[in-house]
Amino acid sequence: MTSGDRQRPRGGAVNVTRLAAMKRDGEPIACLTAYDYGFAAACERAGVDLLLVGDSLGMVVQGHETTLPVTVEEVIYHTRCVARACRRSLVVADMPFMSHPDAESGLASAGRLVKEGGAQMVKLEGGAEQAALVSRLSANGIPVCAHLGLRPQQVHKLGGYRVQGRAEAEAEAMAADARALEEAGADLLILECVPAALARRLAGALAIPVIGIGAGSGCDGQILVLHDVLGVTPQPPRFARAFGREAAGVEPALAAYVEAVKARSFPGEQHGFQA
Ligand SMILES: Nc1nc(=O)c2c([nH]1)NC[C@@H]1CN(c3ccc(C(=O)N[C@@H](CCC(=O)O)C(=O)O)cc3)CN21
Ligand SMILES: CC(C)C(=O)C(=O)O
Ligand SMILES: [Mg+2]
Repeated sequence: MTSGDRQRPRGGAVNVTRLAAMKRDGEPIACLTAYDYGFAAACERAGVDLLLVGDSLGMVVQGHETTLPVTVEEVIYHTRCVARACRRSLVVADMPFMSHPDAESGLASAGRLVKEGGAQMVKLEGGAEQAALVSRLSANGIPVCAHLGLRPQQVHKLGGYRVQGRAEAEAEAMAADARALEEAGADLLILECVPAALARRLAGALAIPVIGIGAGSGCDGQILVLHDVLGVTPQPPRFARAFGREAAGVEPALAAYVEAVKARSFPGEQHGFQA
């Protein structure tokens, strides 16, 4: 039930203040997903700033075709495993599909991810319609990472995993959603699979850091799925780079990813989408 000393803030650790300072100072924020203790520890040693216990675990760990079957209980379990490895990296837990059909149930689910999992922030997919939940979480001391663009929990509504925000009206709606989420108290925003120019514009317009995945080089940081970086995903998304196929081992691969993000040499043109 408890996650022990994981709840205590530590000097030098990444937190929301540090993330805001990194945006202000122009230091790219290097993020990865993690699902277990061993790989989280390797990511931590490689200098990854933020570890997301993504509901992508349904696909890369459990072998499902979508993220939809993942439960709060499962995210708690993986978050506890990851949190035990983290001293410096910020631990973020994904709110799974149907864990927040309304603000009250969302607050309860997020509270469990923090209290039982040891998460320091929760992430949730969605736009302005989630603003009420975001402000409830904020008011209760739970930092929030919002998630716009491709939202894998909408896969059945979208009819597949594809680029979002190419049409002018879609781009404007995304910008309005981003503003609403920031105003509601979101501390961070992930943009997934959006044209590079739109992501660059949003990162410039928002006060909070914007982390991209398939969103070009104009974001304040980058995130990828760990398995894609290690090169163990048979058919990874085009925006991923398999550092593990270029490096001699797991630790050099993770270090190369962090170095490439910090040097802004990843993502390249070939890892992004144009309008
Ligand atoms: N291994 C893995 N990596 C991910 O990044 C990831 C997951 N799983 N599971 C959850 C979601 C699903 N994601 C995906 C999956 C596939 C594409 C994909 O195939 N995209 C096409 C572009 C399609 C288009 O042009 O509109 C591509 O070529 O990459 C994108 C995001 C991102 N997330
Ligand atoms: C790809 C990231 C952003 C995610 O939501 C996940 O891993 O579940
Ligand atoms: Mg997710």
